[in-house]
Amino acid sequence: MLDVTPAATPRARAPLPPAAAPARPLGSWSERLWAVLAPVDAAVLAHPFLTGVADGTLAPAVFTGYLVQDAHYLAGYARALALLGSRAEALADTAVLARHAAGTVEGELVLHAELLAAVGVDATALPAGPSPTTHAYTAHLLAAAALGAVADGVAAVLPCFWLYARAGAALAAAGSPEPRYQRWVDSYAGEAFAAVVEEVLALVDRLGTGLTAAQRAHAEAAALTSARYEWMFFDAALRQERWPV
Ligand SMILES: Cc1ncc(CN)c(N)n1
Repeated sequence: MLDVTPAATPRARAPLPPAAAPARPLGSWSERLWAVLAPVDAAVLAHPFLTGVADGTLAPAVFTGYLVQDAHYLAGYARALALLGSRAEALADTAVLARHAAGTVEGELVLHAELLAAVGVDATALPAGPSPTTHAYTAHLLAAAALGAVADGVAAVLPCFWLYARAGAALAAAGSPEPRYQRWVDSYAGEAFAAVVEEVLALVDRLGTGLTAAQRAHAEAAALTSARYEWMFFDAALRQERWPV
């Protein structure tokens, strides 16, 4: 039978400390992209899912549900990266995108499997399919990677890297009293993930130099859509979103 129990209304908590804007080369495409993404980044950092991670009040079942949805998401995201890598003109860009597709599967998804196993969930037999938001977000990434210009696809995957590195840094500064949440935070807060993001930003700036204003604007819209989905992903996890029928 359909479970229609409403998710608990989150209490208002202190927002994470405001994060400084990232330093990007003057006039670079990533500098322009940041101007597009910054308002959504601020909304993500203020989201009760993340403030609940920071103060440890996030319900464990919500975090587990997030990990299950994220495992579905990461499968689509890794495929979008691999697909984009195959379409990139420069072999150096193919290598970057293929490496991060592999890193998603061999790093992030392995950590998710460990965090899920700690609460008795088998990541090879996930207890729920993709939620509406997970489905919509991965469909957006795969469509951009398969059907858009390569710059559209790269812009679409950028917020997945950039906003998580920002959230990781802000959460690491706050620290979480809950060890399982802290382990998740650590994976996005470290220097290794920061280096991955820098590599992707360098790729973005390389691609940006060859684009017309109209091509940039088109790709920036794809990045903004992904950033909005990042906020919605945390929100869907908090609401324990399910298909209504
Ligand atoms: C929804 C989402 N966006 C981004 C990330 C970081 N790769 C993630 N794990 N999940």
